[in-house]
Amino acid sequence: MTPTTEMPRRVRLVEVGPRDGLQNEKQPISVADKVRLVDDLTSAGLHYVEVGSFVSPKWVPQMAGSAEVFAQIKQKPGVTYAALTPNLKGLEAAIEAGVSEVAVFGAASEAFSQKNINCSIDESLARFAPLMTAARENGIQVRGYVSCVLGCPYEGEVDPKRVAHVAHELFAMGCYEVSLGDTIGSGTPGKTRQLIEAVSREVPRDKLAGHFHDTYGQALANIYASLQEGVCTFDSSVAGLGGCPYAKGASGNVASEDVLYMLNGLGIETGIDLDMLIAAGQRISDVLGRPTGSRVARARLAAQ
Ligand SMILES: CC(C)(COP(=O)([O-])OP(=O)([O-])OC[C@H]1O[C@@H](n2cnc3c(N)ncnc32)[C@H](O)[C@@H]1OP(=O)([O-])[O-])[C@@H](O)C(=O)NCCC(=O)NCCSC(=O)C[C@@](C)(O)CC(=O)[O-]
Repeated sequence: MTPTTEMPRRVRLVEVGPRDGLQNEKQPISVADKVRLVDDLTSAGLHYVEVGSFVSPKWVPQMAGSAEVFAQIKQKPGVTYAALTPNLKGLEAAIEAGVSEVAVFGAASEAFSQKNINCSIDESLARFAPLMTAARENGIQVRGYVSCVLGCPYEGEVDPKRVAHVAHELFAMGCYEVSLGDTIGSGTPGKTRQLIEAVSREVPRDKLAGHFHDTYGQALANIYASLQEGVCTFDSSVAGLGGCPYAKGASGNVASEDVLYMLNGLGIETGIDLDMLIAAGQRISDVLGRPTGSRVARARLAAQ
């Protein structure tokens, strides 16, 4: 396989720590700690932060306080403060809370779709349609997620053509970008490249993002492979926080600090301050009472 494009000069990092990172935490995390995390991340130079979700509190109790978090963060100009919204009810609550944009989340696996949002893939797409219309009427951009792009916790292997189909549907209904979620972190660089080749037949590469969990330790390698394929937006989570409530054993997203360190090493610009990002990760790790999941942060802190 030969690289299709040159390495990008600039990469956009989508920080999902406050949402994907914290949604699975069993211990209560105060609104103040969530607000502090978001503000720390934007102070470090992140321009896109997924702050929370407007989903059923019965399904994901940790995200129940998302409106309060939005009310208390210091919204800076030029920063996108986003939230997940599975349906029209979620969109209405998100708009009320003052989001900059929202994300809908579908899956390439039927079983995961049922477990995560209680409906089939087709039903989920039908549910997103009125949300897309309402978002457009309110001038809100919508990002799309596809989960289980490189494997499903219930169905195993997932055909890249199925991913391409769902990504196409999301893009066609108006999502400005489609984030490809390796929910269980089982993907490898070769499969990642095959996936991007398949999906890019339906959605342009510059409208794709990579969302890699690090369960099998492949996330950075998969990001590097995606860069070789011309993808230049990646989701990551400070301190490697997270896991999906509907993917048992899935570890956190790739740590933002580790992605940034790699990008800095490649001479790729992001506009993010590594030391401040490490400090943000350390603070939330202290709140959670466990060591950071970022290897770069651990190395830097050990060297101090
Ligand atoms: C989609 C539903 C709501 C369907 O859940 P349902 O039970 O089928 O929905 P329903 O319409 O029958 O409503 C049931 C109850 O939920 C309420 N409800 C309905 N909608 C909302 C809403 N928006 N906000 C607040 N409440 C809501 C509704 O009002 C009702 O309340 P009740 O009458 O029982 O008191 C549910 O399955 C749900 O909330 N799922 C969320 C799951 C989730 O957040 N998962 C984690 C995020 S996805 C992820 O992490 C993967 C990703 C994106 O990171 C990428 C990757 O790594 O793969």
